Amino acid sequence: MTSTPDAHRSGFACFVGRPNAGKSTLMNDLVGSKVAITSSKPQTTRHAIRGIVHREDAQLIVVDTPGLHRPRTLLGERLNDLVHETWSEVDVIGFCVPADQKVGPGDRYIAEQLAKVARRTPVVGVVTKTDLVGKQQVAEQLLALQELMDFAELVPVSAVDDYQMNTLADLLVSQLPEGPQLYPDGELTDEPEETLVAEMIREAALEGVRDELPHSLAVTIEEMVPRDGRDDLVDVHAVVHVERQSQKSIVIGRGGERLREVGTTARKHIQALLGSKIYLDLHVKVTKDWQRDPRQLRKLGF
Ligand SMILES: Nc1nc2c(ncn2[C@@H]2O[C@H](COP(=O)(O)OP(=O)(O)OP(=O)(O)O)[C@@H](O)[C@H]2O)c(=O)[nH]1
Repeated sequence: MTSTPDAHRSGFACFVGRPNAGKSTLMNDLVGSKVAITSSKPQTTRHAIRGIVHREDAQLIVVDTPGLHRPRTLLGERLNDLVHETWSEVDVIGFCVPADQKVGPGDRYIAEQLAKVARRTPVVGVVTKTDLVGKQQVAEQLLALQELMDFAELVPVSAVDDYQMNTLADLLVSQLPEGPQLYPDGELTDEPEETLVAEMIREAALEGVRDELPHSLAVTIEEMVPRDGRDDLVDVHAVVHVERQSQKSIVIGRGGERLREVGTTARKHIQALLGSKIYLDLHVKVTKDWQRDPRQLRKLGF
């Protein structure tokens, strides 16, 4: 098939990289809306949340995969399955390595997995967070990246400085097949609202909590319905699941103060997402070993 220079392109992209590489931030920046969750803690992104970049010449659907890691629990295995599934379905993969950290075993592990699972998917090497280092170090990082695997393209970017974000979008788009728009204009995500709402609560609950809580926290939406007789108010009933009583106390805080803050923060974000006022009812529940129990995992959406 011959390719017309001005043809419309459409397809899927995802970002891979070790935890904290800046994948979620990149995706948010590309799609211009907060649909994935960023946090200063590693491995907070659990769902394959899609954002859509609409352009005159292309539609790029970005799938955000969880950080790949060597599985230690059932949850870890499920997450990795999800990652591999995503890799073989997309048209292009962005492999993120932060500029301020040496290329290491974590990156090599991902490169090996990519070579195994997605040999035919083009990979764009992305050096992220270039604002944190000097030019020389960016150049060295690009060279180090080149040693990792065969990249279709290499590009340094900074989401914080908005440096080369358009170039990155161009490079990803150039790898897409010709095709029509797949989603209507203005639609930023096809993730169910409830999943996004749950993620926003999870993000708020994680904020400022030290130690290993990220893996011990899940959120379910029990009910999300418009208030009777009102078209401007939605009632949201949600449960924050933790694994131990001690974690429950951390999330709730002294006199319930922390949970109130979590509620306030989450409510603000959810209202922005849904475009209506919400009443948020939050409960914290100890769901023992939810990470290891297949039934609980299913219930919590994994
Ligand atoms: N200075 C700087 N920091 C960044 C940039 N992009 C992301 N960060 C920070 O790096 C941290 C991790 O970013 P995320 O986008 O959550 O990283 P991730 O790769 O999605 O992480 P996981 O979900 O754990 O896999 C956050 O604290 C971001 O604010 C950047 O361009 N410059």
